[in-house]
Amino acid sequence: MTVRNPGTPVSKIDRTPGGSKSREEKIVVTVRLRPLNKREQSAKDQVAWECIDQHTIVYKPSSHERVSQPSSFTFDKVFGPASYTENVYEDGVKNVALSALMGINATIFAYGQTSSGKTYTMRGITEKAVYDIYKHIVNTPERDFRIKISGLEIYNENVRDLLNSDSGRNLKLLDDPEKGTMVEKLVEETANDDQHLKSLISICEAQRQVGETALNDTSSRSHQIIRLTIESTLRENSDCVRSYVASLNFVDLAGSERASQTNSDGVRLREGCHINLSLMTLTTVIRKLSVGKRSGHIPYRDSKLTRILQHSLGGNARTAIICTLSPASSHVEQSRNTLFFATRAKEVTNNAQVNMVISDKQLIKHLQKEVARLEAARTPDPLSEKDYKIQQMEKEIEELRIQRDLAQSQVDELRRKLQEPQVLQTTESRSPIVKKCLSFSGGSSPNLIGKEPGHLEKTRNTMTRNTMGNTMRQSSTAPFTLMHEIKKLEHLQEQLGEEANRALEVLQKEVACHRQGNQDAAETIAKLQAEIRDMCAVRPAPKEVEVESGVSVNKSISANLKEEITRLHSQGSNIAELEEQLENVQKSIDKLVMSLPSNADQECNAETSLKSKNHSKKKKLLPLASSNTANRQNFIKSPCSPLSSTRQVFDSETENRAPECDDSCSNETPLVSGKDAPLKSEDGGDVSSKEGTPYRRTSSVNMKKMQKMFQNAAEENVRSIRQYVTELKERVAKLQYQKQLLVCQVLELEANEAAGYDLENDENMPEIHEESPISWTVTFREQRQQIIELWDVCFVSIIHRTQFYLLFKGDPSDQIYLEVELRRLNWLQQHLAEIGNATPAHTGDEPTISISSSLKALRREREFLAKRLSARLSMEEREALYIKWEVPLEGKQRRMQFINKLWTDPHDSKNVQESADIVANLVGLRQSGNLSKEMFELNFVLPSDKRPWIMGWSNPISNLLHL
Ligand SMILES: Nc1ncnc2c1ncn2[C@@H]1O[C@H](COP(=O)(O)OP(=O)(O)OP(=O)(O)O)[C@@H](O)[C@H]1O
Repeated sequence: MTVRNPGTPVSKIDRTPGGSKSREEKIVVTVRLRPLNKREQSAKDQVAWECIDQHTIVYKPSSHERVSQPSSFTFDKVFGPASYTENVYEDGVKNVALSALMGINATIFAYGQTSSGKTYTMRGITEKAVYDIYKHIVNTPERDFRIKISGLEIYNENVRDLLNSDSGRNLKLLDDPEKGTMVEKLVEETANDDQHLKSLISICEAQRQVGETALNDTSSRSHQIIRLTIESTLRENSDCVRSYVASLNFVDLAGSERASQTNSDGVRLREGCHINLSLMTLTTVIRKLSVGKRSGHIPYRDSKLTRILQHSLGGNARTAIICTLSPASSHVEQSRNTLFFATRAKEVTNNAQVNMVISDKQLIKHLQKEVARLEAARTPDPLSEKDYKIQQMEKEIEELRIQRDLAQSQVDELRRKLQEPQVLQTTESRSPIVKKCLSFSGGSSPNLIGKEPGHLEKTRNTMTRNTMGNTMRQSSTAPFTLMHEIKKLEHLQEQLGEEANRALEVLQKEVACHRQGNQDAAETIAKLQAEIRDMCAVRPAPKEVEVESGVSVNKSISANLKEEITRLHSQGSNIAELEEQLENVQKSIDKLVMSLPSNADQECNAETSLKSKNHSKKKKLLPLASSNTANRQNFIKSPCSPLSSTRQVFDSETENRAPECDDSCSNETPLVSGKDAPLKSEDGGDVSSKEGTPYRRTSSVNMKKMQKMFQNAAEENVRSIRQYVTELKERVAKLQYQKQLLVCQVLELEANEAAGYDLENDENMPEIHEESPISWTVTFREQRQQIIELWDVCFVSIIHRTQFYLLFKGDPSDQIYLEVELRRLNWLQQHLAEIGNATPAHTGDEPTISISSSLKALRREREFLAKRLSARLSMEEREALYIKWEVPLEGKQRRMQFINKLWTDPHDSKNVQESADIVANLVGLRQSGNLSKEMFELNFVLPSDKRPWIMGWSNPISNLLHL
């Protein structure tokens, strides 16, 4: 039995109408506000949030506070501090969870800051869902249910099996083209009943990584996913081969946390870094999905969490998210971020469908029945007709053999009698025996006389009739003539036997050939061609980048800038689409390769033989030079392809055409050259070219050659497509590079602007800014916030953060800088997630980057700033800062303590602003000349280079500080 999510092979999914209707549905988002906990109460924390009705939660500012941020949020349901988990389950997630009983995948998430109540809520929800599942099973006796469970946690970006924790293994994620992301070797147990299931769930919970932090004594340090796979089949209806199968995921995420609040260091700090990194990816995925799935690349692959949950985020599942909040005013920023996340999540649309699979066991049963039924009602098909004819012929041969033996015995008898001439004379005049025996007219072999159609039969009948006629006429003549006739008869019989055997052989080969059919390959090729055609449509016409000499003309600067920015946007999505298409083609090719008969060894042989072929031959067979788009229509022609328009490739016109020069051949010559095509058989057999079929008439076709030719053609196709895809991939890479060049051009234009041109007053300002200044302001805020959060999770230099933060304050011309910074940080985040704690190998002089190296660099920078503190500020100024930033005046290492508080909370705008001011002051950024946009020259590094990011921008400030 196979489960669709993740992973039912498409071939097993029921596609019958009504079998798997998909429905679009938004993620169900609920919010749960817990009561103040003891810690918060003893710290005299205030309640900052209130649920004013069943759908709305509002911020309650203190009397002197001025609120600039949104303060009211609406969701599918909100639950106040007095609510029970049962309410959250019944009104918030029950419907989603129980869909799994009907074959719809479902996922329930808990998301929120550390200690906000995720685990508390998820435990209750899981318990209640299990109770309801078994209640449903009891109430549905007509169905047979099977429940399996697996549990995993993602700890420090490693996947661990919670039902097999002894192994201590980090499980690998595998990408299956059909099944999606799979967790390798994850143990799956079958639950015998509800008690057994509950005990397995508690095993998972007990194995999960938990640690103490300043905010939670039992803080979950990993993301936990418990997956139930529920399968059900109708018991009685023996004709029903389909079952419902769905997975139900209970996901208890680790909580986002600020190091400053959890006071974490060492192991906890590292855990926190990983938690924040993966939650950041989850946020990005949700943000991108919330603006529509067509919003370009969704970075599922940037974290293991989003990879594993890909289906639940915008895919084939119903999803409910419970966002948990602390009501305390000390956590207002974190709570607000959770609510922003929840608001985004509300906009994400999933596409759930009923997963019906066909169980192998039931399918076999069903097929056996079908076979029996067909046997009973046996209708003759072409194959059995041939078998029947062969049997008939065999019978006839047998009859002939008997007659021959009879004739032989009579000849012997005659011979014997010839030795007694007198006896013979008497016998001949009296006995009609010989005459009778040799006169086997139609009566003894009715089938032989003209009853069967076809060449073989006709020939044989003619021969038989002649023979019989002669025999009858001469039966009473001299013994010598009789002997001669018998010999002739024997010879003809032999011939007949041989011909029958040959016919049998041909028929068998033909049947084998039909069975082999190569239909899969033909279908795949058809699909490929369609995909490649799509790709051609998607591929943007690359535009040459020319930095005109007339850039100095102010008008053209703006027009150029506008055009290039628009183009950058359009190219971004085109490239993503193209990349996606290429992936599809690559998959199809792999599938096609797999479908080729005895693929591995044949391909190897074909490769070797291809290498040995000369250059011009290669050109002829692979006519896919990147410039040659016209030829793309031809390259899939093969005898197995339905696209070869009833195999025109073999028509007489083509078969007789001599290869022309290389160039023209590359345009005109079909993939299978005249030499390879089976135009003339070696034994000179005729080829039926009238209907354009490559098959010779049955009796003379060279089947072996045909099969070989099929394989060769299919292999050539695959090679051609591969080459073509490789070329397209190269082009995508070039396009990326070109895009980066364009960014350079835009910057150059901006530099010109800085040199005196007033873009803001120009009428030709890019439309996006001019038309919607408000939307740019919103985008700017969002992007900057995202950048600030990414700086934090990627441990970016705080001097860099300061520079960037102070320089780019929302001017429309900042857009490109923000976009580039975001791109870099996203790459860096992905890189850190991939590399984890591993220390990458040094390559030449290049510095390497990992979480630990970044943390080290950040520490050095803070030490440097701590030293600058005494140099730049007086004692009084320093002490004022210590008081404001709550650094004990008597404590040791006050400077370091103070510096360690800077840039520590990306969600606290005050912390960010003040940190930037202080760092700018310490390193003298505000002094004239030290802070200008021109210092942010873009230094493009392709992500594929996997070079360390370090600054990303070529940054003169690092020179300034001699860092
Ligand atoms: N709704 C609630 N009512 C009463 N107590 C609650 C509620 N929610 C949480 N708590 C209590 O708050 C504490 C923290 O809860 P919990 O461990 O579930 O938080 P968490 O979000 O899972 O934290 P972390 O991310 O650190 O694992 C626990 O002691 C729990 O019992």
